[in-house]
Amino acid sequence: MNGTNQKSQLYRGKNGIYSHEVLRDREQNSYSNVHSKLIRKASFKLHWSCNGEKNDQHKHDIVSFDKGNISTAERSSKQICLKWESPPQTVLIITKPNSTSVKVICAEMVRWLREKHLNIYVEPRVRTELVAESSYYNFVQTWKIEDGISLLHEKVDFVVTLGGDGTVLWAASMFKGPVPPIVPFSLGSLGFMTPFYSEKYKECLKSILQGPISITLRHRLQCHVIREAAKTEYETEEPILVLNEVTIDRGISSFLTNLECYCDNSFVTCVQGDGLILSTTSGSTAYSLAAGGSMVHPQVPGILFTPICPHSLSFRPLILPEYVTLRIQVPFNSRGHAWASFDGKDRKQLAPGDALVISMSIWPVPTACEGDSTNDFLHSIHHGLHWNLRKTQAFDGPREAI
Ligand SMILES: NC(=O)c1ccc[n+]([C@@H]2O[C@H](COP(=O)([O-])OP(=O)(O)OC[C@H]3O[C@@H](n4cnc5c(N)ncnc54)[C@H](O)[C@@H]3O)[C@@H](O)[C@H]2O)c1
Ligand SMILES: Nc1ncnc2c1ncn2[C@@H]1O[C@H](COP(=O)(O)OP(=O)(O)OP(=O)(O)O)[C@@H](O)[C@H]1O
Repeated sequence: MNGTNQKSQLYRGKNGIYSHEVLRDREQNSYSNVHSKLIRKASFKLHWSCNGEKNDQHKHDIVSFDKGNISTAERSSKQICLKWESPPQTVLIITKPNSTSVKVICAEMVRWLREKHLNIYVEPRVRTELVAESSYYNFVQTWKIEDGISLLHEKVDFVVTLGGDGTVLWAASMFKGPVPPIVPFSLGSLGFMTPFYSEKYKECLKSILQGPISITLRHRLQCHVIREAAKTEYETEEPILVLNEVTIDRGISSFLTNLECYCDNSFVTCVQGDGLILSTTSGSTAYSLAAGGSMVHPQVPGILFTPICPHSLSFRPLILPEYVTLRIQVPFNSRGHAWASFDGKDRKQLAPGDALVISMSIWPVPTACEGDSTNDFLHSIHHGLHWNLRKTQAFDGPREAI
């Protein structure tokens, strides 16, 4: 063993990770060994803190610091592909209500999927409509009580949505835990999360049934309403999962909202204005965008913190990392109540002393891509929002002197 190796063995940590490494100065190395000088890199170790406890093993798969060099492993946000190991057998179709074109496509799709020998589930309302049209649809399955929904993820291989973004949000909200892959067909006007054309449903579904499917894994936020009146935290209400955002606003009150915001144990700020949006990156192109937030690729794991009409000249929106827990508190001295809404629905009043605790859910919503995740996102902002659409400058005009 040469001298350098012996030295580096000495500095090797107990678990085989170098706590620091000995480097040889290159210039001096070219002279004699006698003149060579050892330069020692400062020793360090990295820790990951989980719920306040230090944990060396946590996330070693993502960041490594072998030999004193910090490097990151392959990122989780790479394009994800779903490959069926056995053919999918059961599909749930969720449809936007009160639309004739949706009803027509739904009935056609049910017939087509039946020919492919798939089991088909629809919502109770849709089954009633189908059976009223023809007794042929008697084979279509549904559920009778809310409890039936909670077991759906165990039966359903994939979900088809026929509608707009609101229908995708509706489908996602039916699953309080794991969500089967969603194949969203566009039958709305904007369709940010609905890349598939309903006119081409046969080709699309053929390739979905065959796989592999490119997937966008859309993160959701888990929201707990904590009532001042409740004796213990989490005592009263079930957590609510949102795919777009949770909004806390002043509702019908004419007073400014006054919301104290904490991130983990740090005070963030006090929101005085119309309210605050806490958005996923999928929701970054919805209400948060309208309130001045950035557009963020849906695979980026983060939480957008976007004020609504803040009465301040310097309140710019923030994007926080996915691992934080946020607490939005209505202070006891607040002049009015605040209102929370979840993906634009289920408004809940928050009285002074009540709080909302928000963190990233472990149950994302996998949605099938038409191309891939990035391609679909760029297509949506170009075609849905006409992002950066500008006439190209004419060729004729002033030129640089030759
Ligand atoms: N000022 C605003 O822009 C504003 C106000 C209230 C609610 N909203 C959004 O509406 C959503 C509820 O949607 P809905 O369809 O049930 O209600 P809705 O029928 O009122 O439609 C709201 C609009 O937002 C679009 N939208 C929804 N999610 C989107 C997303 N992730 N990216 C881009 N656009 C999206 C829809 O296509 C639709 O055009 C809420 O989650 C909220 O984000 C927006
Ligand atoms: N299966 C469902 N049951 C009840 N309500 C639903 C269902 N699917 C969608 N909705 C509601 O219907 C409304 C309209 O749906 P959606 O947003 O999909 O259609 P749209 O308004 O035509 O589309 P877009 O907003 O993208 O133009 C939304 O508020 C949504 O929550």
